[in-house]
Amino acid sequence: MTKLGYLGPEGTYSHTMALRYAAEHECQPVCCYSLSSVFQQVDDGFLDMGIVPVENSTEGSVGETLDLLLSCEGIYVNAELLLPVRHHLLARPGTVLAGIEKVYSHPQALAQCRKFIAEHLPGAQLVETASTAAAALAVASAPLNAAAIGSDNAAATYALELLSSDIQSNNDNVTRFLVISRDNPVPAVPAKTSLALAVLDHPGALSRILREFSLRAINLTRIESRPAGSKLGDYIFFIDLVGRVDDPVVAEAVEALSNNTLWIKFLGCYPACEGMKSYQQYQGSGYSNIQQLRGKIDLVDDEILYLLTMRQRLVDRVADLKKDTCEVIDQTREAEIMNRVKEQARENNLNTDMVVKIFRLMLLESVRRQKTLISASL
Ligand SMILES: C=C(O[C@@H]1C=C(C(=O)O)C=C[C@H]1O)C(=O)O
Repeated sequence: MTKLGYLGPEGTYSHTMALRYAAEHECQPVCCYSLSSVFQQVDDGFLDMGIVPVENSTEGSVGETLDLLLSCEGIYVNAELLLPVRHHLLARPGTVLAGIEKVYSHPQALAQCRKFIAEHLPGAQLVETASTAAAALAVASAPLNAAAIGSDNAAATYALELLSSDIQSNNDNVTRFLVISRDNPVPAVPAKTSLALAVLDHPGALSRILREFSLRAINLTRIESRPAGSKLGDYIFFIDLVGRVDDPVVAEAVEALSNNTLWIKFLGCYPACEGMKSYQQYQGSGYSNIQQLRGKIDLVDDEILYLLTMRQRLVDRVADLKKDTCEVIDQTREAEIMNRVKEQARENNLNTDMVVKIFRLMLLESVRRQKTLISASL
């Protein structure tokens, strides 16, 4: 039978997720004692798959999972799963709320139940444990003044009672899990693709990367930075996008990223989970019909207009600096600009006459605008 590793001990939310997944996919959950052990055992072939938490809607990313996805070669994301997090106050039968002096749990669970603790257990000592299951295990053999915060699965595993149910501050609290394995069959649409990349260290590099996606109407569902682990200020970006890796538009965007990246790592292509917002918005991309193409032309036009606005703002600031001299036209600078754009037009196979006309018009307008601004300020 297919073996599915999860972060134990039994009774963790990862265990709950693994049980749900196993029930639908006929596989056997296997308890592992660290996230790196889940990855290692999948890599070694001892496990066929692993189920690992990657982010929580309240607390953010699980950095260790991201680091392992990056460092393990040949392991890919094959599915994403969402688990609504329901925290309960667990205690041995006979415990009463008023008698609780210690509350055990994982730091994230303690943080997610801050309001309940402040209201109902203000004097209790908070004891951090490695997992919510470890907290339940500790409470199972503790005196009747202790309680744990964890799942109903942990309560069942360690014969504890639910003293209070649904004690999380935020009822929309959801954890996203990834299923990892050694192969990555491209799924049927709708799908998502995950990448990690290192951005080149020059101004505008990240914005150019994001532009490659926006120009092609590719929806990014997540972008997350992690320290590269080398020097302070070096970051790796994790990007999830809506689209299949073999979609020509996605492939073209990824190809275009190489001008602004040191390296790109493909982390997996997997079915988009139905609970994710982006799923409903996925229209399919492509260049195959006139509507799709015109939609993309509209996006490029928006970008041109945005850039014209940015240019005009800069020209206005130059006008400010020219107030004293009143010399608006700078022929040398204009010649430099024209030479540069003519060269780039040639490199990009654009009609140089057209580019020259557009830029002449722009420079003419800059000068007119600057003159108006300067005379208005006098
Ligand atoms: C903006 C300036 O003023 C004028 C307008 C220019 C432009 O639009 O790029 C360039 C040179 C000047 O003739 C400038 O001096 O830089």
